[in-house]
Amino acid sequence: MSDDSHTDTQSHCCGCADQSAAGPCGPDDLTSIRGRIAQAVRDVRERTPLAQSFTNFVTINLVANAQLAAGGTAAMSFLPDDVIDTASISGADYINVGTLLPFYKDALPQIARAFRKSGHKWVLDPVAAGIGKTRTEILRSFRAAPPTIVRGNASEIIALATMWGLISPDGTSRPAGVESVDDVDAAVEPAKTLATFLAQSAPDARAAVAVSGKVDLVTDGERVYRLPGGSAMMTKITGAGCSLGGVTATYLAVAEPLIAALAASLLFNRAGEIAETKSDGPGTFQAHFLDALWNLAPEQVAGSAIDLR
Ligand SMILES: Nc1ncnc2c1ncn2[C@@H]1O[C@H](COP(=O)(O)OP(=O)(O)OP(=O)(O)O)[C@@H](O)[C@H]1O
Ligand SMILES: Cc1ncsc1CCO
Ligand SMILES: [Mg+2]
Repeated sequence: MSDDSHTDTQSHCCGCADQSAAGPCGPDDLTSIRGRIAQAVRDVRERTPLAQSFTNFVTINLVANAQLAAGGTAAMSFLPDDVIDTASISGADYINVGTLLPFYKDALPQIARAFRKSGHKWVLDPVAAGIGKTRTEILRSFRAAPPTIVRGNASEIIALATMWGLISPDGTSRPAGVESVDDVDAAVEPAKTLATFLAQSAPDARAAVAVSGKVDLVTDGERVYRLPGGSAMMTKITGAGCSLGGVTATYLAVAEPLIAALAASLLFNRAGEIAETKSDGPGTFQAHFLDALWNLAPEQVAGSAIDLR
């Protein structure tokens, strides 16, 4: 951690040089962000927004259950006309490229183009980015019709930013499978560059990138928020990352991208910690994890440690 970093659980400090100023770096900034995170958690529970998913068939059930446990509603589909029609009643969509079938090569770009045309918000989980011609072709196509939020592990974020030509390959990162082979810190600049690109393409200029790992990282392209916590047991069930993407879409249905990404990551970290203390292994961990998503208070989620630098 650098000297000017600051881990803050409740106070007003945002780690900026000029903390007397109001606005994006002013004393009330983190307090305001926490207030908006708590509001997003409450809004989802009150409004039960639909976030539709086109996601992999390994973890589709956990994605739906996590969205329900967070207070939202789930609908899964793989048919472009179905997905595009349903988007009119879905607050935000979630697309995950974990398991691909040949027809996805046409279906996914078609869906992304329709979302761009209608200005529909969506979250991309670029699972295993960098592996395979078809996956690369699909992920490359999203550059012209980008998501509102990209959520992935460090290796996936680096691979996506590289294939979109936003960063040059540094030779040290290599394509990974569904698990990360890179540290979250290696993805800081790629994540910021990616978020800036997404924001430039967004109708309201707002976007975010969320990188998951031991410490999560969320950025809107300008500021970087590190979120410590969670549980290593989250890597012993399949789909912690996929369900985090799904729940990020649930929050995106009611909140701006930065707040949605922060709220989902903080909720998952706290729920992972609670589940770890109550479980005996992966099976009971998943059950306790869903219970904790359901039971956590908005203030517990919003009051979690946020390290700003
Ligand atoms: N070592 C760890 N300690 C604490 N929390 C972790 C750890 N590793 C991952 N997590 C948490 O697990 C969740 C999923 O992150 P992860 O980086 O494993 O996603 P992923 O690789 O996309 O997962 P998957 O593709 O298997 O669904 C996040 O909430 C993250 O904070
Ligand atoms: C295990 C696995 N394989 C393809 S997608 C997936 C879920 C985690 O990303
Ligand atoms: Mg993943």
